[in-house]
Amino acid sequence: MLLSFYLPHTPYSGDAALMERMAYEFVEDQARDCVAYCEVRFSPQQLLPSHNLTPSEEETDLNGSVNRAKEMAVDDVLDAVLKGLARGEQQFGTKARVILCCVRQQSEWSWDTLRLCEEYKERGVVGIDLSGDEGLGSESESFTKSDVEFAVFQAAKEKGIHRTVHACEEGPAICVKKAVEMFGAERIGHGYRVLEDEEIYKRCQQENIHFEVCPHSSYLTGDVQSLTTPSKRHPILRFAEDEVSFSINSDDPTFTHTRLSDEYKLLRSWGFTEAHLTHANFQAALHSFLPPEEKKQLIDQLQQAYGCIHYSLPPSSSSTSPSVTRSSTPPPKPSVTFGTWDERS
Ligand SMILES: O=c1[nH]cnc2c1ncn2[C@@H]1O[C@H](CO)[C@@H](O)[C@H]1O
Repeated sequence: MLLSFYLPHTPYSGDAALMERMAYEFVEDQARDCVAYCEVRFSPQQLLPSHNLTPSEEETDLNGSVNRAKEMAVDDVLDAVLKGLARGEQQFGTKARVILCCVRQQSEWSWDTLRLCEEYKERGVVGIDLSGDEGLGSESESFTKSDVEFAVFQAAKEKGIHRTVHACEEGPAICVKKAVEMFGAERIGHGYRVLEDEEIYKRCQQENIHFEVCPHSSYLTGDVQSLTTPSKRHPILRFAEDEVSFSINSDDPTFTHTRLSDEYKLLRSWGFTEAHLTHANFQAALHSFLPPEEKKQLIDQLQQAYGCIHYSLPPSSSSTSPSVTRSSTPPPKPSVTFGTWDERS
């Protein structure tokens, strides 16, 4: 239900009409896949033509040639995407909101990304993300304290902007600890390697941290073991067994070539039941970055669609706290103990 999709880059840079259409058709695709609500994430700066100019194009520009595309501002990118998503929602009924990505290797964009989150809140920007290569320095706890992103995420928290951080996709478990403790992450993008540190994993469970799992993507990037490695289990199986809060996402569909239904198919082949998928969808909704009233509507919509399940938000649910409770009638409990990748695939 909740998808952390990424808008693809370069081919659209500089062309507002194409970006609008791409966003619109993205919603159409989600509606066809019966998605009720999705959160789209991307870095608007990466869609700027200046970010995507080839050296020869830059030269042309320096020589004084008119490059209309280069005149586009980051606000124009966001405006085009938001218009397309809104038109798609109106046409197809799938609600789409935006998370804006800071990119670890592009710190110079991060403050402006925060500005956009604030300024476009009313038009559907619901959160901020930290993406990019976890790489260098991820082992050291002091490293990120000097990062621009650290200050940006502190400010985001103070301003009540929802926060998610890519961590433990490839980096060690300490990355999740840093994401939660230092960056105030409410959700973790991927998070697979958190399982390497039981203490950190337990903390995440206690603090009701939500994991945005992207099954196909994790396999394609090689960040989890290949399907043919004996005795290896995808972390999502452990998350499911432990009833950790997680959602099922497709990551970048231009890269994975998957829709949500393809992700479901893969998970079913590993032993996921309808109860597991349902559970994940309710968790996705409960941890969505929608304002409380809209979140309640989404949960009501899911309850209607699924029939008999009763989830409720805690009475004190605030825009910055993702904590959740379930009402006295819980959903069917997933009760499968999963096997290895090999047994299931
Ligand atoms: O799974 C991921 N892990 C880390 N970074 C990612 C992932 N998917 C996309 N991006 C990065 O997020 C930015 C905005 O889309 C891009 O820089 C992209 O490379």
